[in-house]
Amino acid sequence: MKVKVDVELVHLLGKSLSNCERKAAHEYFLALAACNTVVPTVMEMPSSRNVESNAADASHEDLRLIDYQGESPDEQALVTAAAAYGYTLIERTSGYIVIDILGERQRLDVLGLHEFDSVRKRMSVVVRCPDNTVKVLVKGADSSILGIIARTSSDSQAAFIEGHTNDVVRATESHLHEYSSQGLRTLVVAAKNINAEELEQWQHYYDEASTSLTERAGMLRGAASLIECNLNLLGATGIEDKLQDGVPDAIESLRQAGIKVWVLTGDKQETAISIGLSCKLLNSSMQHIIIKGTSKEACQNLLAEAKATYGISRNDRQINFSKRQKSVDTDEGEGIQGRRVSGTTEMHSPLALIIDGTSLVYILESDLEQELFDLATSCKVVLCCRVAPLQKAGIVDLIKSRTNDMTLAIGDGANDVSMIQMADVGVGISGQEGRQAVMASDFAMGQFKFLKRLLLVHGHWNYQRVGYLVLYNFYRNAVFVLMLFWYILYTAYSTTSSLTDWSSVFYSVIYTSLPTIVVGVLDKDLDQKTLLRHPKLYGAGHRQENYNSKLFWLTMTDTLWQSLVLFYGPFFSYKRSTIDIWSLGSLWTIGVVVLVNVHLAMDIQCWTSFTHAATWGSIAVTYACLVILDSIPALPNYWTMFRLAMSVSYWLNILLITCLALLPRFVVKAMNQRFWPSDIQIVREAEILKKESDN
Ligand SMILES: Nc1ncnc2c1ncn2[C@@H]1O[C@H](COP(=O)(O)OP(=O)(O)OP(=O)(O)O)[C@@H](O)[C@H]1O
Ligand SMILES: [Mg+2]
Repeated sequence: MKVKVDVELVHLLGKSLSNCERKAAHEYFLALAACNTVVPTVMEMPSSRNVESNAADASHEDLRLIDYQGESPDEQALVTAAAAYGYTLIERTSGYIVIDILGERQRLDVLGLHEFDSVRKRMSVVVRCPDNTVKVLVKGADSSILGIIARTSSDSQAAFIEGHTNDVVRATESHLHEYSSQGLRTLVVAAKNINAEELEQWQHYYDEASTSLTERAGMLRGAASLIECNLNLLGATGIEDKLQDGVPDAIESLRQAGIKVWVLTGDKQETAISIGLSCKLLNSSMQHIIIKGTSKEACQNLLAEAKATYGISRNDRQINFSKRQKSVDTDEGEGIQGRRVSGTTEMHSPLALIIDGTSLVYILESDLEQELFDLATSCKVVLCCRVAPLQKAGIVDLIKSRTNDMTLAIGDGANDVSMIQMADVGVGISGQEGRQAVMASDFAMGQFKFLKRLLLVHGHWNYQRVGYLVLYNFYRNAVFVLMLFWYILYTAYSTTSSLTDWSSVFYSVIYTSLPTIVVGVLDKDLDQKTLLRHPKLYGAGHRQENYNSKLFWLTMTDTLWQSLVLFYGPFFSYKRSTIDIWSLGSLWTIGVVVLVNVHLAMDIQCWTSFTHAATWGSIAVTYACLVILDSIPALPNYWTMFRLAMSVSYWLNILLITCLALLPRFVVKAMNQRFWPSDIQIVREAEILKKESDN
């Protein structure tokens, strides 16, 4: 990482420490270098000069590189920046920090560290400097720090700050606004000296809190609030949070696929909006509804106002809001939505709801949840900023409890864990922010853009496979059982079986299981390129095209028909003959195995050598098993198979059963594809035509 330093600031750092501005700059960089949890690791390097890395030249004699390891990439960036200005963090233990300050090594004793937490939104460290002064260095979110700045400084030495505090705060605020509007993640840095009395008081609380076995977090927070007050504002930082590549494209595809994308972030509103714009989540044609209230009433009014302005009515519980959305997103391609307002269709640009964490506290804790839900589900985009980790989970829960929709949460940081756990599907991105998100997730990936493939390709394939397999497995077992059932009607309900015990057991274990598994793993209706090119195809899942009650009952009716053909085919053909029961049973066994496998073959969409081997192999294996079983003299159907194979009617029967049983299915399938093709079938046809024309 190369840091471009500001010449003016470097010049200032060259002045003597008696200068007030210089002193503030000193404390600022001291805070950047010390107030963090970054651990420097010194790497001995071969003595080749000019080695570039995210490190600094640490030692005077030999060249050593320092690699900064930390949980948060922001902190790494800040420490590296401080190093570029001559404040190099060299060593950190729990007791002290060594910082190389403009060539002079200083050891600061760490008296206490208040870690970052999402309630305080800041962290602080208490250090004793070599000159025996004790300082508390704080950094954190602007909203949390600007409230604890000393408006009139008590520090008599800091005359400069005293006179200008308000000006400095105002200037900093405008800088912060400027930074965050550019999409930078901002932090504010502040510090103060603490006197012996304050130190003693704090130390007493801090020691007690650190050793407490119960309520430790709360007590530590109490200790922190004792010294994190009346601070001197030192400055602000802005860090670029680069979007990973492919994010805008992935978001756009997900949206086309009918997935609603909500952003929940801990960042400032301006930063969040700017990032929203850069990842194409928001665009300038959208109308922004901003909910930022500081009391319950204010939030209630803002929500009611927004609902009235855009004519949003109550959204009933327990409905699919994606379904409802379908009627709203009439013209998504052009970004125009028609919304029905009391009989008249009012046209306005798509809505984006931007809501901040403070408002969410009031809303989620009160009866305003429903209002938020109505508003949020009518908006194309929802962006929640400054939300705490638990609020993220609360928002996911809001949707989960009020709709039948599936929720997916994706995040990379520890603050996303609760949301990932709350959602139906949790995805963790393994990045620079540690592994907590990945550990809590169902799926882990390296980059956000892979989400597109996960959903549009694997999600689609799996849905189609599972949907089909559920139906097929019902069919496969029912057709066998029904066939045995019809037989019982003709044996005076005696429950005797015409099949050997071996056949009954082998039917689902050996004869028909492998093709089911192979198809369940390998079948693909469409090529992945096609699926990625047409995200709308993902909608098949939303519309429950592959598994629904209509399909289930159709399959069951078909199963009934097939079982009847299966039983009565051989029954009528051998009615007048003197055939024995084991021969008929053997015919039924092979009949049902051939039938279910050809049935499956009819529905396979992607033939591979494995599917060929599994389906046709199953029939071959069945024959092999029958031959083996029928050559054992001890078994009742000894030699049956060999006698049967001699007769033409046996082979004709198998052919007849298969053709007749599958005829209705074939006709319905052909008619459907000809006259009412689904999106998937149309694209499939196009895919096949394209392949043919390419060859
Ligand atoms: N280590 C830290 N020290 C001081 N302040 C921090 C630290 N980490 C985060 N903050 C501040 O607290 C705010 C909330 O942090 P949080 O981790 O909840 O969300 P985030 O990292 O900003 O966003 P996201 O939800 O996208 O990860 C941040 O915006 C930042 O201002
Ligand atoms: Mg974060």
